[in-house]
Amino acid sequence: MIDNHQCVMEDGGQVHSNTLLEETFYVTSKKNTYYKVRLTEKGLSLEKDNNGATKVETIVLNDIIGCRCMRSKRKSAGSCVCGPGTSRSQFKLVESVEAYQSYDEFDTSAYLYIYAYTLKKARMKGIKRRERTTITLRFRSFDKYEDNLREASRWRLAIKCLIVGLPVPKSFMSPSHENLESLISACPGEQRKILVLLNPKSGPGRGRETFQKRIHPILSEAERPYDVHITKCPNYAREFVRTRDIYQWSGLLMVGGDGIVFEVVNGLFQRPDWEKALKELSLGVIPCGSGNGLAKSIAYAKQYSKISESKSFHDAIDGDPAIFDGSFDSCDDNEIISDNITLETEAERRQRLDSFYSATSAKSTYFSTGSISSYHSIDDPNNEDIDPENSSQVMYGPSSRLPALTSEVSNSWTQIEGEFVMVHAAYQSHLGQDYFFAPRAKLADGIIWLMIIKAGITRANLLQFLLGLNNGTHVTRSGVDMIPVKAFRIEPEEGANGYITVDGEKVDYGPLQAEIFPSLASVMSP
Ligand SMILES: Nc1ncnc2c1ncn2[C@@H]1O[C@H](COP(=O)(O)OP(=O)(O)OP(=O)(O)O)[C@@H](O)[C@H]1O
Repeated sequence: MIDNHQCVMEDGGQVHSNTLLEETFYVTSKKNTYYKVRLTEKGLSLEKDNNGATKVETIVLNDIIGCRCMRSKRKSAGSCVCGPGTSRSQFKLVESVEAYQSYDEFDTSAYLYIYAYTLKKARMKGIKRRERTTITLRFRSFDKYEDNLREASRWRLAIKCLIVGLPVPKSFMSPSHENLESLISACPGEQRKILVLLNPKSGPGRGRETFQKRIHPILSEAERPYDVHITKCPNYAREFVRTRDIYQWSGLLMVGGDGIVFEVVNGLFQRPDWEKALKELSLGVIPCGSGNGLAKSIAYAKQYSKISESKSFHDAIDGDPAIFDGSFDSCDDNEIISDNITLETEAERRQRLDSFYSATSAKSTYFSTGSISSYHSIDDPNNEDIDPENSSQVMYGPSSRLPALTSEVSNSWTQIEGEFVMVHAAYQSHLGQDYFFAPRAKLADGIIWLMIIKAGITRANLLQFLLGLNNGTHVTRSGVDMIPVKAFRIEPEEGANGYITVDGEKVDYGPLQAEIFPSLASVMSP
């Protein structure tokens, strides 16, 4: 059954636009029930007619990621090939353009799978999530598979054109269009691959597995090819994006924690063409690290409940698809099939992010509490030319507006002198999934939050501070100050002892300054 909640637009409205394609599909298990399916420039409209009562469901174009033509698969040797009466659970499909050897010669239908991830308001207030919806249209009006495939391919071509923002070629849309080959080969799409940089050591070290099991299926539904490069050691990703012709890829997906994002952004800043690179290369992060503060901050800013792709994609992979009920065989007309799998994840959305990094040190970028782990290099013969040890330290990127570290700051700066237990700077709301560092931080607000704990704080308050880190109440503790700044400088007194870490990595104890560059890059995150 189609769950009507799965496809209704938030405003409950219909897709109002010129109809490009229209077809009627029948539900064989239900007498007097059929769907009028329309494709318009805005999306897909499914008008259900049940004994005269109509109901319209719509899937907006922005939620559709791809579609594929399939053919039913031959049963394995020994099993009975029964045409009529084949149960849905036995039903298998193969790609229409491949595996010609294994198709079911008794079923000449062409199946169009349309994949969509629709944003849903969850029952709990303020929480949104994406759900995977698959609409399957069965084309079976013709006796020959090729004719049915031609019909399915016209729909596929039109959907793919709309997804990539190209006009749908009118000549192809005519039912009398005969040339199947030209229809199939005309399907547009981004020719360039996506670059995937995967840190196998991030967090619990399950980046490869997560990518293969959860991300690959989605990229495959969207028919987006990709190149995966496994990082071999620290600074590998940084050196990779600094030295490669990155324009051969259409986007860059970082699979790991905040550290890999830090490396990539800094690697881009080390390119003379950094502005072009940031503009042209879409960046995305698949949170697989231990903290994943950036992804959590984006999710929080968009008021999503959680970022856990492991839970969400798990549901998609292991979920029990609720297939549209009905027999496949007793109807000679086209048929609509829908199976919906609930996916508790969010859209990939490009979010504008600030960036701040030390104006003086090529190593320093932002501050977070990432953990230090021990790492091993992984051999990849294709990337022998990457040498993080001998990387260039020349930093292009945006020009600093700060005075040199050796000069005095102007009088307009506020100076706080004294003994400090801790000074922590970050521009993200979260530094880990359960570390709500700066509750008032917003994406791209151009603010660094300085958390200052001066010496003299009581032990009780310090304990309360630590206990409140996961829900943000730490900022209300007496002795804890949260100061919004555009830039800061830390100057340890001569002879004083202390530690300075950047993203959890210890750096030299000495003067350090940083500033924020608002809205410098965009990144997508689930
Ligand atoms: N193959 C590798 N071996 C060792 N270290 C690596 C390798 N690839 C990348 N690194 C380093 O691992 C560091 C940490 O990675 P990352 O941030 O992805 O994971 P994490 O620390 O678990 O997550 P988070 O930063 O969100 O807490 C990166 O700064 C990077 O320099």
